[in-house]
Amino acid sequence: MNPDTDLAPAVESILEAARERTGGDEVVDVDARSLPDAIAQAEADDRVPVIAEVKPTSPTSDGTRDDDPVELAEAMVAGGATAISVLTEPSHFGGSPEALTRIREAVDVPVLRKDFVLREKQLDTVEADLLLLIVRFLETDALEELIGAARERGFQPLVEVHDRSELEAALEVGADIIGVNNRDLARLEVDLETFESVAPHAPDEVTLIAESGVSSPADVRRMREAGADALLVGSAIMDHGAADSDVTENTRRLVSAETEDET
Ligand SMILES: O=C(O)c1ccccc1NCC(=O)[C@H](O)[C@H](O)COP(=O)(O)O
Repeated sequence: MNPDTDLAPAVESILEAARERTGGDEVVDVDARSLPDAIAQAEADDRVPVIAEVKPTSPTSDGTRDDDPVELAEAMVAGGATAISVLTEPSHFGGSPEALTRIREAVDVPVLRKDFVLREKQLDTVEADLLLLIVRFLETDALEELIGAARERGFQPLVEVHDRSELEAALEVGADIIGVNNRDLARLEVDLETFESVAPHAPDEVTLIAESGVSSPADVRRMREAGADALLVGSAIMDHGAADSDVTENTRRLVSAETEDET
Protein backbone atom coordinates (compact mmCIF):
# COMPACT_ATOMS: atom_id res chain seq x y z
CA MET A 1 0.00 0.00 0.00
CA ASN A 2 2.62 2.53 1.06
CA PRO A 3 5.77 3.06 -0.97
CA ASP A 4 8.82 1.10 0.23
CA THR A 5 10.57 4.28 1.27
CA ASP A 6 11.58 4.79 4.85
CA LEU A 7 11.99 1.12 5.70
CA ALA A 8 14.74 -0.14 7.99
CA PRO A 9 17.63 -1.64 5.94
CA ALA A 10 16.93 -5.15 7.32
CA VAL A 11 13.29 -4.91 6.23
CA GLU A 12 14.27 -3.65 2.77
CA SER A 13 16.62 -6.56 2.38
CA ILE A 14 13.96 -9.13 3.45
CA LEU A 15 11.46 -7.50 1.09
CA GLU A 16 13.92 -7.58 -1.81
CA ALA A 17 14.57 -11.29 -1.27
CA ALA A 18 10.82 -11.94 -1.03
CA ARG A 19 10.26 -10.20 -4.38
CA GLU A 20 12.69 -12.59 -6.04
CA ARG A 21 11.41 -15.74 -4.43
CA THR A 22 9.31 -18.07 -6.54
CA GLY A 23 6.73 -20.42 -5.08
CA GLY A 24 6.56 -24.17 -4.78
CA ASP A 25 5.84 -26.58 -7.63
CA GLU A 26 2.58 -27.96 -6.28
CA VAL A 27 -0.57 -26.11 -5.29
CA VAL A 28 -0.90 -26.37 -1.52
CA ASP A 29 -4.35 -26.97 -0.05
CA VAL A 30 -4.60 -27.03 3.68
CA ASP A 31 -7.13 -28.34 6.19
CA ALA A 32 -6.53 -25.48 8.59
CA ARG A 33 -6.81 -25.57 12.36
CA SER A 34 -9.05 -22.62 13.29
CA LEU A 35 -7.41 -19.76 15.18
CA PRO A 36 -10.75 -18.33 16.43
CA ASP A 37 -11.65 -21.80 17.80
CA ALA A 38 -8.26 -22.10 19.50
CA ILE A 39 -8.72 -18.63 21.03
CA ALA A 40 -12.20 -19.59 22.31
CA GLN A 41 -10.74 -22.74 23.88
CA ALA A 42 -7.99 -20.72 25.60
CA GLU A 43 -10.55 -18.28 27.01
CA ALA A 44 -12.66 -21.21 28.26
CA ASP A 45 -9.54 -22.57 30.05
CA ASP A 46 -8.70 -19.14 31.59
CA ARG A 47 -5.55 -18.91 29.47
CA VAL A 48 -4.69 -15.63 27.78
CA PRO A 49 -4.55 -16.50 24.07
CA VAL A 50 -0.86 -16.21 23.19
CA ILE A 51 0.57 -16.94 19.76
CA ALA A 52 4.13 -17.85 20.71
CA GLU A 53 6.78 -17.22 18.08
CA VAL A 54 9.67 -19.48 17.14
CA LYS A 55 12.21 -16.78 16.33
CA PRO A 56 15.80 -18.05 16.53
CA THR A 57 17.16 -14.52 16.05
CA SER A 58 16.10 -11.16 14.58
CA PRO A 59 17.52 -7.77 13.56
CA THR A 60 16.65 -6.43 17.02
CA SER A 61 17.38 -9.41 19.25
CA ASP A 62 20.36 -9.57 21.57
CA GLY A 63 21.45 -13.09 20.63
CA THR A 64 20.61 -16.28 18.79
CA ARG A 65 19.01 -19.45 20.12
CA ASP A 66 20.16 -22.62 18.39
CA ASP A 67 17.59 -24.93 20.00
CA ASP A 68 15.71 -27.35 17.80
CA PRO A 69 12.64 -25.42 16.52
CA VAL A 70 10.31 -28.37 17.16
CA GLU A 71 11.46 -28.59 20.79
CA LEU A 72 10.89 -24.85 21.16
CA ALA A 73 7.36 -25.09 19.73
CA GLU A 74 6.52 -28.08 21.94
CA ALA A 75 7.83 -26.19 24.98
CA MET A 76 5.62 -23.20 24.08
CA VAL A 77 2.55 -25.43 23.77
CA ALA A 78 3.43 -27.03 27.13
CA GLY A 79 3.36 -23.49 28.56
CA GLY A 80 -0.19 -22.97 27.26
CA ALA A 81 0.38 -21.29 23.87
CA THR A 82 -2.79 -21.09 21.78
CA ALA A 83 -0.93 -21.09 18.46
CA ILE A 84 2.64 -21.03 17.15
CA SER A 85 4.13 -18.44 14.81
CA VAL A 86 7.18 -19.51 12.81
CA LEU A 87 9.49 -16.99 11.18
CA THR A 88 10.63 -18.81 8.04
CA GLU A 89 13.09 -16.23 6.66
CA PRO A 90 16.67 -17.56 7.00
CA SER A 91 19.07 -14.59 6.78
CA HIS A 92 17.67 -12.23 9.39
CA PHE A 93 15.54 -14.54 11.55
CA GLY A 94 17.35 -17.91 11.31
CA GLY A 95 14.15 -19.65 10.22
CA SER A 96 13.19 -22.04 7.43
CA PRO A 97 10.04 -23.40 5.75
CA GLU A 98 11.23 -26.91 6.71
CA ALA A 99 11.15 -25.98 10.39
CA LEU A 100 7.55 -24.84 9.97
CA THR A 101 6.59 -28.13 8.34
CA ARG A 102 8.21 -30.12 11.16
CA ILE A 103 6.58 -27.96 13.82
CA ARG A 104 3.12 -28.34 12.29
CA GLU A 105 3.55 -32.11 12.27
CA ALA A 106 4.59 -32.09 15.94
CA VAL A 107 1.98 -29.81 17.55
CA ASP A 108 -1.81 -29.76 17.29
CA VAL A 109 -2.40 -26.00 17.62
CA PRO A 110 -2.69 -23.61 14.63
CA VAL A 111 0.63 -22.59 13.05
CA LEU A 112 1.28 -19.21 11.42
CA ARG A 113 3.72 -18.84 8.53
CA LYS A 114 5.40 -15.53 9.44
CA ASP A 115 6.92 -14.42 6.18
CA PHE A 116 6.66 -11.72 3.53
CA VAL A 117 4.15 -13.13 1.01
CA LEU A 118 3.78 -10.85 -2.00
CA ARG A 119 2.38 -13.03 -4.82
CA GLU A 120 -0.13 -15.84 -5.18
CA LYS A 121 2.53 -18.29 -6.34
CA GLN A 122 4.28 -17.88 -2.99
CA LEU A 123 1.28 -19.45 -1.27
CA ASP A 124 2.37 -22.75 -2.74
CA THR A 125 5.42 -23.22 -0.59
CA VAL A 126 4.44 -24.74 2.67
CA GLU A 127 1.38 -25.93 4.60
CA ALA A 128 0.40 -23.66 7.46
CA ASP A 129 -2.90 -22.79 9.15
CA LEU A 130 -2.39 -19.04 8.94
CA LEU A 131 -0.53 -16.84 6.51
CA LEU A 132 0.76 -13.34 7.16
CA LEU A 133 -0.14 -10.59 4.66
CA ILE A 134 1.33 -7.16 5.44
CA VAL A 135 -0.79 -4.24 4.23
CA ARG A 136 2.22 -1.94 3.93
CA PHE A 137 3.75 -4.11 1.20
CA LEU A 138 0.63 -4.77 -0.88
CA GLU A 139 -1.55 -2.62 -3.10
CA THR A 140 -5.24 -2.97 -2.18
CA ASP A 141 -6.05 -5.10 -5.26
CA ALA A 142 -3.15 -7.45 -4.60
CA LEU A 143 -4.14 -7.75 -0.94
CA GLU A 144 -7.72 -8.61 -1.90
CA GLU A 145 -6.55 -11.20 -4.44
CA LEU A 146 -4.14 -12.78 -1.98
CA ILE A 147 -6.80 -12.98 0.75
CA GLY A 148 -9.16 -14.70 -1.72
CA ALA A 149 -6.47 -17.07 -3.02
CA ALA A 150 -5.32 -17.93 0.50
CA ARG A 151 -8.88 -18.72 1.64
CA GLU A 152 -9.53 -20.84 -1.48
CA ARG A 153 -6.59 -23.03 -0.48
CA GLY A 154 -7.83 -23.26 3.10
CA PHE A 155 -5.38 -20.84 4.76
CA GLN A 156 -6.59 -18.21 7.26
CA PRO A 157 -5.00 -14.88 6.28
CA LEU A 158 -3.71 -12.79 9.19
CA VAL A 159 -3.57 -9.27 7.80
CA GLU A 160 -1.02 -7.03 9.51
CA VAL A 161 -1.51 -3.27 9.93
CA HIS A 162 0.35 -0.52 11.75
CA ASP A 163 -2.02 2.43 11.72
CA ARG A 164 -5.65 3.36 11.25
CA SER A 165 -5.49 3.89 7.48
CA GLU A 166 -3.97 0.41 7.04
CA LEU A 167 -6.72 -0.99 9.28
CA GLU A 168 -9.32 0.61 7.02
CA ALA A 169 -7.62 -0.86 3.94
CA ALA A 170 -7.67 -4.32 5.57
CA LEU A 171 -11.36 -4.03 6.50
CA GLU A 172 -12.26 -2.80 3.01
CA VAL A 173 -11.01 -6.07 1.51
CA GLY A 174 -12.73 -8.28 4.08
CA ALA A 175 -9.91 -9.17 6.48
CA ASP A 176 -11.34 -10.92 9.54
CA ILE A 177 -8.12 -11.73 11.42
CA ILE A 178 -6.08 -8.57 11.85
CA GLY A 179 -2.76 -8.08 13.62
CA VAL A 180 -1.72 -4.62 14.76
CA ASN A 181 2.08 -4.55 14.80
CA ASN A 182 3.47 -2.37 17.57
CA ARG A 183 6.86 -2.45 15.81
CA ASP A 184 7.28 0.18 13.13
CA LEU A 185 9.13 -1.12 10.11
CA ALA A 186 11.11 2.09 9.62
CA ARG A 187 13.01 2.34 12.88
CA LEU A 188 12.06 -1.09 14.29
CA GLU A 189 10.98 0.58 17.52
CA VAL A 190 8.07 -0.85 19.49
CA ASP A 191 5.35 1.21 21.11
CA LEU A 192 2.31 -0.46 22.69
CA GLU A 193 0.35 2.74 22.13
CA THR A 194 0.16 1.73 18.47
CA PHE A 195 -2.29 -1.06 19.32
CA GLU A 196 -4.16 1.17 21.76
CA SER A 197 -4.69 3.81 19.09
CA VAL A 198 -5.79 1.42 16.32
CA ALA A 199 -7.86 -1.17 18.24
CA PRO A 200 -10.90 1.05 19.02
CA HIS A 201 -11.54 1.39 15.28
CA ALA A 202 -11.80 -2.36 14.62
CA PRO A 203 -15.29 -3.91 14.60
CA ASP A 204 -16.02 -6.51 17.32
CA GLU A 205 -16.37 -9.37 14.86
CA VAL A 206 -12.73 -9.08 13.80
CA THR A 207 -10.22 -11.31 15.60
CA LEU A 208 -7.73 -8.69 16.75
CA ILE A 209 -4.14 -9.55 17.59
CA ALA A 210 -1.58 -7.34 19.32
CA GLU A 211 1.83 -8.07 17.76
CA SER A 212 5.33 -7.26 19.07
CA GLY A 213 6.73 -5.57 22.13
CA VAL A 214 4.78 -7.50 24.77
CA SER A 215 7.34 -8.37 27.41
CA SER A 216 5.58 -8.78 30.76
CA PRO A 217 2.27 -9.88 32.31
CA ALA A 218 1.50 -6.16 32.79
CA ASP A 219 1.91 -5.62 29.02
CA VAL A 220 -0.40 -8.58 28.40
CA ARG A 221 -3.09 -7.04 30.61
CA ARG A 222 -2.60 -3.66 28.96
CA MET A 223 -3.10 -5.09 25.46
CA ARG A 224 -6.11 -7.16 26.59
CA GLU A 225 -7.72 -4.09 28.18
CA ALA A 226 -7.20 -2.28 24.86
CA GLY A 227 -9.14 -5.02 23.05
CA ALA A 228 -6.66 -7.72 22.01
CA ASP A 229 -8.26 -11.12 21.42
CA ALA A 230 -4.79 -12.62 21.28
CA LEU A 231 -1.14 -11.56 21.56
CA LEU A 232 1.73 -12.49 19.28
CA VAL A 233 4.94 -12.72 21.32
CA GLY A 234 8.44 -13.65 20.20
CA SER A 235 11.33 -12.02 22.07
CA ALA A 236 9.94 -12.24 25.61
CA ILE A 237 9.40 -15.99 25.19
CA MET A 238 12.62 -16.76 23.29
CA ASP A 239 14.70 -14.60 25.69
CA HIS A 240 17.60 -14.54 23.21
CA GLY A 241 20.13 -13.14 25.69
CA ALA A 242 19.85 -16.21 27.95
CA ALA A 243 20.46 -19.40 25.98
CA ASP A 244 19.05 -21.69 28.69
CA SER A 245 15.99 -19.55 29.47
CA ASP A 246 12.92 -21.77 30.03
CA VAL A 247 10.57 -21.23 27.08
CA THR A 248 7.72 -23.13 28.74
CA GLU A 249 7.93 -20.94 31.85
CA ASN A 250 8.28 -17.75 29.77
CA THR A 251 5.10 -18.68 27.88
CA ARG A 252 3.21 -19.72 31.02
CA ARG A 253 4.01 -16.39 32.71
CA LEU A 254 2.23 -14.48 29.92
CA VAL A 255 -0.60 -17.00 29.45
CA SER A 256 -1.49 -16.73 33.15
CA ALA A 257 -1.27 -12.92 33.30
CA GLU A 258 -4.99 -12.56 34.01
CA THR A 259 -5.15 -15.21 36.71
CA GLU A 260 -1.90 -14.53 38.61
CA ASP A 261 -0.76 -11.25 40.15
CA GLU A 262 2.74 -11.02 38.67
CA THR A 263 3.89 -7.73 37.09
O1 LIG B 1 11.70 -8.66 15.42
C1 LIG B 1 12.40 -7.93 14.67
O2 LIG B 1 13.52 -7.50 15.00
C2 LIG B 1 11.88 -7.55 13.32
C3 LIG B 1 12.66 -6.74 12.53
C4 LIG B 1 12.22 -6.40 11.25
C5 LIG B 1 11.01 -6.86 10.77
C6 LIG B 1 10.22 -7.66 11.57
C7 LIG B 1 10.64 -8.02 12.83
N1 LIG B 1 9.90 -8.85 13.61
C8 LIG B 1 8.81 -9.61 13.12
C9 LIG B 1 7.69 -9.65 14.02
O3 LIG B 1 6.63 -9.30 13.61
C10 LIG B 1 7.91 -10.08 15.44
O4 LIG B 1 8.81 -11.13 15.46
C11 LIG B 1 6.66 -10.52 16.17
O5 LIG B 1 5.63 -9.60 16.07
C12 LIG B 1 7.00 -10.73 17.66
O6 LIG B 1 7.56 -9.53 18.18
P1 LIG B 1 8.33 -9.52 19.58
O7 LIG B 1 7.43 -10.15 20.61
O8 LIG B 1 8.58 -8.08 19.87
O9 LIG B 1 9.56 -10.31 19.39
